[in-house]
Amino acid sequence: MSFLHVQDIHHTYFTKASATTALSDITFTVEEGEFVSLLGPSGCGKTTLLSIISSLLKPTQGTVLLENKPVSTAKNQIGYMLQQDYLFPWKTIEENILMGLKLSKQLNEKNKSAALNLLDQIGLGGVEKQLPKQLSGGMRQRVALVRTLATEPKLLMLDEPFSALDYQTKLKLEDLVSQTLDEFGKTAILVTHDIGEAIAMSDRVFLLSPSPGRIHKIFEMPEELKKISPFEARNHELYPSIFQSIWKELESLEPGKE
Ligand SMILES: Nc1ncnc2c1ncn2[C@@H]1O[C@H](COP(=O)(O)OP(=O)(O)OP(=O)(O)O)[C@@H](O)[C@H]1O
Repeated sequence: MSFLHVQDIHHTYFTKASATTALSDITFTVEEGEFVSLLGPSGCGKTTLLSIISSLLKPTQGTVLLENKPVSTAKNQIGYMLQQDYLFPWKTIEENILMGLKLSKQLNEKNKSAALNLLDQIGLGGVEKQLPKQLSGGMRQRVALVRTLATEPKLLMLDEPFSALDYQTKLKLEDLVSQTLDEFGKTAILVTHDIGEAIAMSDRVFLLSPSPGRIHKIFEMPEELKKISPFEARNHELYPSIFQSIWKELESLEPGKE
């Protein structure tokens, strides 16, 4: 049995005026330690799918199993990194990274020191007593990563976590997140609009087609790219041709092109 099993998901949003089928026929599995990206045109249902996988939204039809159990029973095993860092502005960095542990009543000396060690490891040792406003956007996203990993989630949902950052910071953070998730053997699902980011960070890229969202194609990344950092992957000789084939498929999904 796979680590994550998404089975026959359909989802329709009902409003008083209309019904919008956002997703149809979505079935796939993800193995433990795998990094998967969801890519596709705006409105194809990426966020809806992420919300269903994390059990924030109940699908109209279908099931999501995490380690063979309904994901609704495993909500506290899912961590998030979002476009905004959502750090509490009045709390220090240390209080912010320990917040999840504190709220779930899991805070102890061991996981506190592990969280502070990780902060140090990713180059932020010494900022513990500072407030988020004293840090740059990239530093705050690194703090958000530590806060997410502190609760030791089994599955990480990354919803465009780099899209608000400047290009250089984004590339550096992609490397850091990738290296940290590898080190901890974490499974992750990334929503992104950036084809390059999807190629560079993922083991597999799922391309979704719109109206309703379906899995149009799955691109398995070559072993050569999986073994290296996202930055190195962007400079690898195989990268341009993979980019071209995903780009071509994306173009074919535009309205009027079949
Ligand atoms: N709460 C809602 N009520 C009604 N329709 C919704 C709701 N949320 C999303 N939709 C519709 O469902 C479809 C999928 O939306 P979703 O936000 O999941 O797509 P997306 O791929 O994440 O989009 P983007 O790339 O623009 O963020 C769209 O047609 C959207 O208008």
